[in-house]
Amino acid sequence: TSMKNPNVKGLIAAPFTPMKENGDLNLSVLNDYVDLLVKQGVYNVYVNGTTGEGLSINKEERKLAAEKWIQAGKGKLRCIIVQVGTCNLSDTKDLAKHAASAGADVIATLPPFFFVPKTLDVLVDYLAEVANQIADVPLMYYHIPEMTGVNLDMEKLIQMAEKRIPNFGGIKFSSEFGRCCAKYGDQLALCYGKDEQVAAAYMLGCKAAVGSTYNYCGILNNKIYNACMNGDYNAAGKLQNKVAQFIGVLIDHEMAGLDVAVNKALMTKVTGLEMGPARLPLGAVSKKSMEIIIEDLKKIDFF
Ligand SMILES: CC(=O)N[C@@H]([C@@H](O)[C@H](O)[C@H](O)CO)[C@@H](O)CC(=O)C(=O)O
Repeated sequence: TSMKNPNVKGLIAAPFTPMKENGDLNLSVLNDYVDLLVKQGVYNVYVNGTTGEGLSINKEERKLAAEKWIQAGKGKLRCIIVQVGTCNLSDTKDLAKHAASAGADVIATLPPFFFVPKTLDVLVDYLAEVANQIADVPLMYYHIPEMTGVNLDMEKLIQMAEKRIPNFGGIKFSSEFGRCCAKYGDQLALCYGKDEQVAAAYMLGCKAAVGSTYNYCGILNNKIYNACMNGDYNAAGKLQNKVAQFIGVLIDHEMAGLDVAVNKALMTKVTGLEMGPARLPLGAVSKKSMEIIIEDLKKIDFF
């Protein structure tokens, strides 16, 4: 194949970007953050994605966060993926070049999401330009239609990328998955991105998953991963239901989806590592709502 499989396996945490109370980045905690992931058996990260508020921090901050993750992860983490998507090709190329030269193992990008690519042809044109900037570092596509509104066929994207992007490395999915896994599971990193149903993806042949809850529930999620790799889907299903139940509690308190501010507050509560608030428009969670969430989590024995 002409593609470039980064061979990433297991859990990939989508790390939060730690912030001070005033909203400035607080990257001094990243050494401790890396140790905390390693203790849970989580050896890979997906920096500046949705959970990392990559689109809410500015370009300089994104570069700093990427550099610090790469420094802090040296010799401890296995695969550092840096997400560089923006709404304009020039910023995305600049971020991609920066992350690759800083030592990222994989570059991932969202499609532009204001003027969106309407066809696979233009999406592949766009990705080819980004891939061109990073020599032989694998480029991964960040497929998350619920956020971007870009919902093109991923199996066809791979077919086209195979011809035009020699360093195409895979896809991070938050949508249709089975056809891609069946056909390309051995050749690319096809990373699943819905923590509440990831066991089903492992059953389809998925070998790696990106998730926000792997930051603080790595041990439980590694049990699910290992059970699936050993074919023990019964046990995996039971553990998966636990994860789905706790994510359900978090989502019940939000209008739509799992809010990063709530997720950051829970990370702080569970691990003791201070994540701070989220950037506006998410902002901080009130003490009151956090108390209610924690009460509800106690009822299901989360802690
Ligand atoms: C939309 C979203 O934030 N999805 C999360 C999930 O981990 C998600 O928080 C979890 O499945 C709960 O719904 C990850 O896929 C995030 C992710 O890949 C990223 O932060 O870039």
